[in-house]
This record gives sequence, structure tokens and C-alpha cells, in this order.
Amino acid sequence: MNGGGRKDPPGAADASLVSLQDLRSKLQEFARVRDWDQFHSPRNLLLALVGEVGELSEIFQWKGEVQRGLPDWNEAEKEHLGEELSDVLLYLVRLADVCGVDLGQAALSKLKKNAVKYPVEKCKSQSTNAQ
Ligand SMILES: Nc1ccn([C@H]2C[C@H](O)[C@@H](COP(=O)(O)OP(=O)(O)OP(=O)(O)O)O2)c(=O)n1
Repeated sequence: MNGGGRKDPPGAADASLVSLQDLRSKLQEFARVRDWDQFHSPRNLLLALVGEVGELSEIFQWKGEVQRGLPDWNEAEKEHLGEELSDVLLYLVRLADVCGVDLGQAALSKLKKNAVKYPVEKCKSQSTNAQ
């Protein structure tokens, strides 16, 4: 089940509980069974990631400003967006894995650094986030 009360298909992971570790393991298995590990070098994965960022950008290209929550988009457009966001995430997780970077740990450390760099009292209610 997910947060909205919908039932996941049998055997599907609970999407609301998915972890970077789960994704990392699934991607390892995906590459292993296809004998694609040989192609998943850091450089190839980085290029694939950049390509998917390009595909993600194409969705927004020429649309002008888009409102948060995408109220004017239809379901097919939202589904497409979810797919491209997922491709970016999956290549990012895989890239971190083959580079030996613990992405969850690295992201938590970076959040801490960000909080020190941008203290609430200095940043709150400013009209710009430029420092
Ligand atoms: N060597 C590969 C090829 C694909 N994938 C996985 C990761 C991505 O989630 C997805 C990318 O697949 P495609 O290259 O087919 O890209 P799209 O799904 O975006 O298809 P298209 O470019 O036709 O829109 O498949 C992978 O792990 N390793």
C-alpha cells in the first residue's frame, strides 16, 4: 500500500519506503543479470545521467514558467516527468555506487554543511537567496 491508500501490485516494493540502498541493490542486480556491469563505468554513467537530465529539461522546454504542483499538466505529462526524474535518480544512485560513494551519508553531510553556510537567522525572509 502507499500513502494514498492504493494497493501496490503483488510483489511490488512499498514505494513510500524505498531507500537509496534498495535502489542501489536493484540497479546492481539489473546490471548483473544483463552482463551490463562492464558498461557501467563512472564515465559512461555520468554521460547517461547528463543525457537523462537533457530529456528531463526537454519536458519543460518552451513551456514558460510552470506552477508548483503542475496544475495545468495532464496525467500523461506527469507520468513522463516521473519517468525522466527516475532515470536521473537511478543513474545518480548507480554512479555513486560504482564510485564507492555512500550517497545517503554524503547527502546528509552536505545538508549539514548547507545549514552552516546558510544560517536561518541570516537567510529567513530575505527576498533573494543570493549570498
Ligand atoms: N546501459 C543501461 C541502459 C539503461 N539503463 C536503465 C537506467 C535508466 O533508468 C533507463 C534508461 O533507459 P533508456 O536509455 O532506454 O532511456 P529512456 O528510458 O529515457 O528511453 P528513451 O531515451 O527512448 O526515452 O534504463 C541502465 O541502467 N543501463
